[in-house]
Amino acid sequence: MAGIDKRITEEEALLLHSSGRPGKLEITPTKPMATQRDLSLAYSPGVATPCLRIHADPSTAYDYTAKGNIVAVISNGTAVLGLGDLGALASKPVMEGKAVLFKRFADVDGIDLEVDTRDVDEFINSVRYLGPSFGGINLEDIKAPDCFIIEQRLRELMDIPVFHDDQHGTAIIAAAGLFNALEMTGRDIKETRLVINGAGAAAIACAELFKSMGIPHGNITLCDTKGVVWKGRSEGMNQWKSAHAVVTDARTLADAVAGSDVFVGLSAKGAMTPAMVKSMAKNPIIFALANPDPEITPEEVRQVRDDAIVATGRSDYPNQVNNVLGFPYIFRGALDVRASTINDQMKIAAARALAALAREDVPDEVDAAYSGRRLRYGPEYIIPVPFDPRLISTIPAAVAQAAMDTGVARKPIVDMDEYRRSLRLRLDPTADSLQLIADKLRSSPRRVVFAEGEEERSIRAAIAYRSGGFGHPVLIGRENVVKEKLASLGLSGIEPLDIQNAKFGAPEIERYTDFLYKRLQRRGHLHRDCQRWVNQNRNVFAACMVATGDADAMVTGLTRSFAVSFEDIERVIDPQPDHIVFGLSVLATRKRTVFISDTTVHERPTPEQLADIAIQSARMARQMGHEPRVAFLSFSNFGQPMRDRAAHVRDAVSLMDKRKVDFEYDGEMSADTALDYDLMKRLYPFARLSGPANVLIMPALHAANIGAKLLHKFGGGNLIGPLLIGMDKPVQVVQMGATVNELTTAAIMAAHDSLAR
Ligand SMILES: NC(=O)C1=CN([C@@H]2O[C@H](COP(=O)(O)OP(=O)(O)OC[C@H]3O[C@@H](n4cnc5c(N)ncnc54)[C@H](OP(=O)(O)O)[C@@H]3O)[C@@H](O)[C@H]2O)C=CC1
Ligand SMILES: CC(=O)C(=O)O
Ligand SMILES: [Mg+2]
Repeated sequence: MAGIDKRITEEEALLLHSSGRPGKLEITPTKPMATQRDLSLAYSPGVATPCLRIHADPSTAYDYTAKGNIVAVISNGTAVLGLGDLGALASKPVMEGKAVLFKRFADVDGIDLEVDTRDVDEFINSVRYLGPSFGGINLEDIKAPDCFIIEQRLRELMDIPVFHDDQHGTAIIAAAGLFNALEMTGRDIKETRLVINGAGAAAIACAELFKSMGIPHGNITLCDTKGVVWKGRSEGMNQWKSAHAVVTDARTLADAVAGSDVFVGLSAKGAMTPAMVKSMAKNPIIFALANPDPEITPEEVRQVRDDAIVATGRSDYPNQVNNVLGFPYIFRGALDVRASTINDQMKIAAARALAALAREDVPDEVDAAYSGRRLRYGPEYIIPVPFDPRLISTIPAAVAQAAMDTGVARKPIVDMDEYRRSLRLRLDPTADSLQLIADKLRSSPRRVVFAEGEEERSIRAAIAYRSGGFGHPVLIGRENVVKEKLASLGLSGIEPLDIQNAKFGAPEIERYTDFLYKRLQRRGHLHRDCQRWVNQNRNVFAACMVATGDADAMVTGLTRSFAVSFEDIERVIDPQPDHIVFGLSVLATRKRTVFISDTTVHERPTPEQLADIAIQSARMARQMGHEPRVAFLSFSNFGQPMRDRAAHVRDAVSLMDKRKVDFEYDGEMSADTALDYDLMKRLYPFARLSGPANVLIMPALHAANIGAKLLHKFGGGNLIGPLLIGMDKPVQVVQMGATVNELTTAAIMAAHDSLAR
């Protein structure tokens, strides 16, 4: 089976849990707690005011406390994964894990609570009085049938969403995977025969959701430790099993599975045998979801059949059907509309949104998180993977919308597009910077040439560009090669532009050659040199398209170094008159965005060049929605210590004084002064910036390059660029290792540049 990761060892797992601060979780404050004043505001006496406000109006607890973003993960440890009743304490690693997943995937603050009782009433009473503390309750790993009673009673008693993850989280993800697997194998949901092994929390909830999706009651057979749950059976039954009992002669799992289309395991390790797999219908669908070890491994299935679609609950096999894809996002959506409950419509909306997302092209950042395995809708990719960054904007929005449609949202969302943007921003700090640009571009789409059109990354970026509504992408490359790649990627709808193809033709080549010859004839180049470049060099061809107005912008750089690509482009396009060409890196973190230049071109810019770079960087910052505050950086602050190289930067600031610009700038100053506004005001009260600098003009290329990379590596966040600034036509050159996402961003930036001219 493709792409299976190296298995982890028990030692590795123990080391992870014990290393550093033991466990996986810590709590950090969100407000400054550095001075006496901070303490007065956040604690006594300041804290009294919000207390009194909440007393007067309980709904303001969502405004003055963290309640609205905290979900308690609560268990008594009676069904820890598929390991059975390990008790409350031993369930803590799983509950801490769920809390971490809440934070990592949906920016929900999860807190684990292990309740040491097996008594249903005691458990309910322990939880019901905790309601004021949390925005929601995620019940976890509580055995059936207790979990049904507990969830039902708590839902009645509490005014916040109560959701048993093993039931509904699992059912939602299994339903999403099942939608797609049925579609892939051409099955009609009404005709599908399905066996669920297990008749506990997860199994009963799956049976219920599958039936509400359209699988007839009689087509689902449940099995448990006593065999088939048949109508009339009395041993080991309860009311929840009885509701799903069917009339059948089958008595064992083997009987039930023979000839069936789908097996869903929510029971225990090894419950399914290869012989049973053999007995299933053609193209069987096998979800072996017991954790940590499935009912049957994908390898065991492969040994007896090669036509099966197999999923497990584990991260180290393809098709991970696991509730991690659900609970973080479902609660995110529910919390954001202050839903009073999580109802069936919200669950079905989540399942449908997940299924639909799996059918879309996968960004290659996601592939990279999975050892470079190429994830593409098909038998080994029926459901999105947990590290897909699109989940955060897709699933909560679908859940929130369903909550609003069904009247359980106490704080409906007014602007859904804005909500999606805010969701993206929770995990991707660049979303904000790019949103403004993306919106402008969508209302005025542009034609962008991807010079390296035969590259898979270019093809996928072109598709992403088009489907983002940014305009028409042009892929330069041999027609048959591009078409074959499009087909192998399961994509279509873009006609490649084949330079050599007679259909495309002589007139353009002639026109571009004439254009280039006019430019270069007095720079020592012959007509035939120009013809060869246009015919054979895709960067030159693409640049000619842009230069002559046949396209609005171009991107390149995947296959050649910056210097080589840039040399090609310079043959065709000059710097903008009175402009300097340089590289601008944009680093966006959750707290701030900074623009750093020049990160690519000038090794030691002169004071004049530094001033030019500052002016153009500030303009770019403004275009991206940031009011520029420019700092000219050095190792010294306003003349101390005074050395030659610092004087060089001071000269740039003096030049700026003469240029009468319409933005704030100052310097020379050190990086800490520039970024720490309190420090700047305390030590240099005369400094002219009205806040921390957000445009950093570096004294030299090595400082710029090193600084940008250090900030990125230590500070986290996302790096856009370096963007090529100052060419007479919109061009972007990405770095050779650029991802599809980076190339798409470069295309968007280039296209936006053409709007701004
Ligand atoms: N992939 C995922 O996202 C998830 C996977 N799971 C997995 O599903 C399994 C069940 O969890 P959960 O529903 O919470 O637990 P429960 O304790 O509520 O239910 C367990 C059920 O499995 C049945 N069972 C146990 N062993 C066997 C066996 N050998 N053959 C047939 N039936 C068996 C039990 O039968 P009986 O009623 O006779 O005791 C019971 O009905 C676990 O392995 C868990 O890891 C759960 C949630 C999410
Ligand atoms: C994934 C999960 O919640 C379980 O196996 O119990
Ligand atoms: Mg669980």
